[in-house]
Amino acid sequence: MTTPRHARGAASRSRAADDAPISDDPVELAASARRQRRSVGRLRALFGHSIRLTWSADHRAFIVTTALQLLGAAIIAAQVLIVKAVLDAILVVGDGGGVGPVVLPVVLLATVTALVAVATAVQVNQQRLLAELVLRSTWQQMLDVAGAVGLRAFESPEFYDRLQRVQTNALSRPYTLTQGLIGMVGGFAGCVGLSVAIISFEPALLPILLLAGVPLFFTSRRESRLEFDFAVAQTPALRLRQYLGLVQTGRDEAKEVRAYGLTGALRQRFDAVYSAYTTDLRHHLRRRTRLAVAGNLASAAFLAATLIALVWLVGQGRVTLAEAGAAIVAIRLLATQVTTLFKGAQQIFESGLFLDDLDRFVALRPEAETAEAGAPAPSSFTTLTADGLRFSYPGSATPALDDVSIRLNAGEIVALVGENGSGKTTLAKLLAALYEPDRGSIRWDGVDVSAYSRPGLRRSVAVVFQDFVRYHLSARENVGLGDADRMGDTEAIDAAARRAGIAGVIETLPGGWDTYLSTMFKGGQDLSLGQWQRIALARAFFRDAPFVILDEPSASLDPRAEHALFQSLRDLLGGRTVLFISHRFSTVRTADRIYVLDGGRVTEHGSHDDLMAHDGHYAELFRLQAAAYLAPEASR
Ligand SMILES: Nc1ncnc2c1ncn2[C@@H]1O[C@H](COP(=O)(O)OP(=O)(O)OP(=O)(O)O)[C@@H](O)[C@H]1O
Repeated sequence: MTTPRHARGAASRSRAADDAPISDDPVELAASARRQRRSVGRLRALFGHSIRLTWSADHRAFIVTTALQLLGAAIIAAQVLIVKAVLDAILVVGDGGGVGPVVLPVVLLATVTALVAVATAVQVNQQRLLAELVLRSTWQQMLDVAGAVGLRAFESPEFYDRLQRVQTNALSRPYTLTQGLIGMVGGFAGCVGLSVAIISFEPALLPILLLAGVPLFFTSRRESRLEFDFAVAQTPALRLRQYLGLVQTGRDEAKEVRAYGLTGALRQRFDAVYSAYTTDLRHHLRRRTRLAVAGNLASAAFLAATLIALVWLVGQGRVTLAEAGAAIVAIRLLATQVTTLFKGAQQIFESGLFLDDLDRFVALRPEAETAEAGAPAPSSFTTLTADGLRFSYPGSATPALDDVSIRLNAGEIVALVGENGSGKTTLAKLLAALYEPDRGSIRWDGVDVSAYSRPGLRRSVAVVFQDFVRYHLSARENVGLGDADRMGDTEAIDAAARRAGIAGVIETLPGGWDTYLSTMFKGGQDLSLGQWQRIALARAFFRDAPFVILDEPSASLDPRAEHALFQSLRDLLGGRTVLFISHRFSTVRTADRIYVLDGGRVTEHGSHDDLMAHDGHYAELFRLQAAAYLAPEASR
């Protein structure tokens, strides 16, 4: 799914800096960002990008906010002209004229001042709403991708780093971005309006005034680059810190953390990682402060020069006193507008990483969907075969599966056995269409499943994983999620729960089927591990799939429940094909056929009797376990 490194290198040399290729590597990412940062084109691209993102979040809110911003800018410019009119009138009064001419400009000034206050109040709330809508749209896009990418992406640290950055930034960046965008629009419009007002007094004032923005432009650009590099460099440490925080506050971890007395050790680790971060942050903020101070001082110096020039122009008689007074107001307002404009640009620059990350992340969706596309998958099969499967996890030198071939006939119960790490779960994941093999093929009735849509194929498989999910949702949802489209079929949900032997427990819960299976929620109740396992089985039973994979389905069941499950597996699953993984040979022997995996390869297969007669690895493991159940004298 990611571009090979050599291809990325070649592409980067052939493209302009602004459309440099996508990299997953934080160091490359920082370097390419540095290249991109230097161009004004980058700001233009980011500005366009921000508008698209905000526009797509909500057209109406975007239009209203922008219109309010433009209106605010027009009012500010009008304010300056009215101030001049007021001053002109006051000077007339000073010269002995009546107060009559002052009334209208003063009323106008009071009106526009009130309008500014009203527009600001409406705009603050509107901006907050817009930011929230951008935030929501960002989360929707992010969740769309996280749900669409294949399982392999979750094995990749690069994917995780990016997901983490998008997720972390998604909490704050939409606000910064919206503020930046609106700030830029308002700041720019304000600058234009005030410039027109200033030019109407004396055109020579404008260039000097605009020079005041130059230092701010350079320092804010440098500041945003520093911010970006800092964010990229801190991502891995941030992930570790968040993880360490979660381990210390997680409900699942709480018992082991206490039993092993890990609070101190984990806390120390957390503090060390946090201290390193705060040290880096202090250093980073010192650099930013130095830059900001330098930029503002230089800008203040230019402003002072403008005021001196104004005094000189009054002395020369080129500017009247009223114009000078209004120009001072305009200069003060313009300084604010320039700062808003540059602050907005800086906020957009700082959101550049987030926009880039979001873009690349969202771009994974069509790729993921193309990868998952294909012909409609069949809803059943007569034979399922795997031939010469080879599979390696990303970053792993040794394959988890190598040249694995198995066969399942419809209605059969087939067992996979083997020592820890021999590849059983990996094979199950390949058969469940969660991974694609690096080599070899999986065929349903002779047709390679790579031709089928993978989500479609997954709909024909029901899996109970070894580490199944305990959803902190209602009992009904916990079972119903086995086939979310049929969540309303309460009868079928109840029947699945009965088959898994958990319906009785659910009926005794305080809220019955509506009880949350979690103490995180009011009235919720947790279950025992074995009861949870039955819930996971019920979920698989509820899914109307012809192929069922059970990875250690009875690991937490009591002996009676385990016995009952395997004795009645054929009835429970009504002729569906079952592949189950188990370390308990008492259950394995009930299977029609057994495959033995060792070091990622199938070393033996056949029925229990065949394998015992063969007297190989299976027979050795079987006898080892059986001996543990026999009295010492009997096993002697
Ligand atoms: N997500 C992963 N990333 C990298 N390597 C993995 C991953 N999952 C499993 N492996 C490796 O692949 C090999 C096969 O693992 P697998 O989980 O398939 O074994 P298993 O037979 O199911 O083991 P167990 O009986 O302990 O459940 C092991 O060497 C394991 O370390």
